[in-house]
Amino acid sequence: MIKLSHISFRYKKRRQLFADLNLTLQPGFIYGLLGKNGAGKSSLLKHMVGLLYPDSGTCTVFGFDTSARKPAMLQDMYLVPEEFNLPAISLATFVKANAVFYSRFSYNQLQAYLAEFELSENDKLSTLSYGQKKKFLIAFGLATNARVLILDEPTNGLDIPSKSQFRKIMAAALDEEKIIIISTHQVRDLENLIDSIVVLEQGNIIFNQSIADISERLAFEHSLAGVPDEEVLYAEELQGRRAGIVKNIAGIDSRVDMELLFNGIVKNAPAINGAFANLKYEY
Ligand SMILES: Nc1ncnc2c1ncn2[C@@H]1O[C@H](COP(=O)(O)OP(=O)(O)OP(=O)(O)O)[C@@H](O)[C@H]1O
Repeated sequence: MIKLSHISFRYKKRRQLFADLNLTLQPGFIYGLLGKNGAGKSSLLKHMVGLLYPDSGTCTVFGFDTSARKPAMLQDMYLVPEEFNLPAISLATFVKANAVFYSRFSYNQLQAYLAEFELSENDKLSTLSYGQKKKFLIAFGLATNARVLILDEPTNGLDIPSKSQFRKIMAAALDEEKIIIISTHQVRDLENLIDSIVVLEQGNIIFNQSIADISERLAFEHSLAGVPDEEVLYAEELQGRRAGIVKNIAGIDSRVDMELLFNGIVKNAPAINGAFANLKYEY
């Protein structure tokens, strides 16, 4: 379990980013962390891996205080950052130098992921494209078998076939011990992959619900023609039509439209959250 309790944090000479932030993430789930530019997603992820320390409050991962960065904790987490610098060495040399830090590292799995992403261990990291480097880090991260896998903008730079491979690989990699967190702007890339959505806005968690509850509570309509205004929680113009989010009164699970949902939350979180009013959640 990842538990952030009463986290407050500010970068030097900047205004407060997090103020009394609370969040609990459970094993067995893939979480989508969404938010506009500068909302605080990367900073939150860095707290989870001990690369930033809270000014007050605590962040624990499977009981370890992340700011202590104990080896026993670090071997059980892997972060694929949004930006990275990789040395001018072959994939094989990188693996040899880094796999030793992860007690459950699997070379067989790595080979399979590299084959899936059409990468060769003999390639030099410096000669790979940004997207290929990203795929290598995702493959390496998965092969660590760390219980906490955090991916910051993983689909950035991936072509369309690689994005669907990514979704397939991530879904297959999840087990009941793992917590996978994917932060992205490309909300459509998370469709049919994530179990839960957390939305950050100016350092505050403004939405935190499971996909199962969302599809039970909300319906995503591509035309709101004939829908009474009082039933509409959020509306926008889409290709000349009024599309939007309504309360799911019919009770039939609806397909979650991630883009509409994200837009609705950012524009009017209280209205969207109102549909979950009698559900109890621990943030
Ligand atoms: N090293 C830093 N020093 C000072 N301020 C920072 C630093 N890193 C981030 N910030 C500020 O903290 C806020 C949150 O940034 P963060 O990178 O966490 O957001 P984000 O949601 O990941 O953004 P993006 O989607 O654009 O990557 C922003 O206002 C940013 O300017």
